[in-house]
Amino acid sequence: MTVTLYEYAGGTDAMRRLAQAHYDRCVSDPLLVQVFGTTPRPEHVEHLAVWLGEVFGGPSGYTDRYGGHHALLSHHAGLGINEAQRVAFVEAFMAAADEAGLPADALFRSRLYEYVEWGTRIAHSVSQHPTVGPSDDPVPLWDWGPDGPPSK
Ligand code: HEM
Repeated sequence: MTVTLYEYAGGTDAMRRLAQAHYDRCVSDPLLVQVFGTTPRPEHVEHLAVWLGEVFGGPSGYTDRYGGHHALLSHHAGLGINEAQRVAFVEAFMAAADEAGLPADALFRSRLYEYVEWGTRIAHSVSQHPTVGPSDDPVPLWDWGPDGPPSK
């Protein structure tokens, strides 16, 4: 069976390291702090780690425990994220991948980058409206894309 992005990254521990390194930047970067505030919300790291794990093919914890895709979208409603903040989020995410020691090969990093570009555009879009409309869409799943996983 093909290894998932989640397994390739290093599983739950890797998702936690990535989420922690990313969130540390969100509450200290001058642009991101405008939306995140300076007072950390401790559960953010665990929720982000669980979300990323599910998206990248790991356990379905965000669907099972935290309300699934609709809940994630709702967390971003009304935030009024601007383009500079969206780009800062992407840059912080990729820098966090380095800090967390995730695999550095080009294919893995390009899939990570494509995901965060795509996901932040959705967050940016829903953040311009006070509420999110009803939806049963599942948590999106992200895989290796047409090239498949790197050969060993
Ligand atoms: C791939 C894109 C993104 C993902 C996967 C993501 C993920 C998350 C998660 C998991 C949460 C916590 C939800 C919960 O408690 O269950 C959250 C909340 C939040 N996100 Fe995002 N997010 C993304 C994009 C953005 C962007 C671009 C911004 C702003 C620049 C942003 C700002 C926030 C804020 C302010 C909160 C609420 C405060 C908090 O939980 O600490 N997010 N996001």
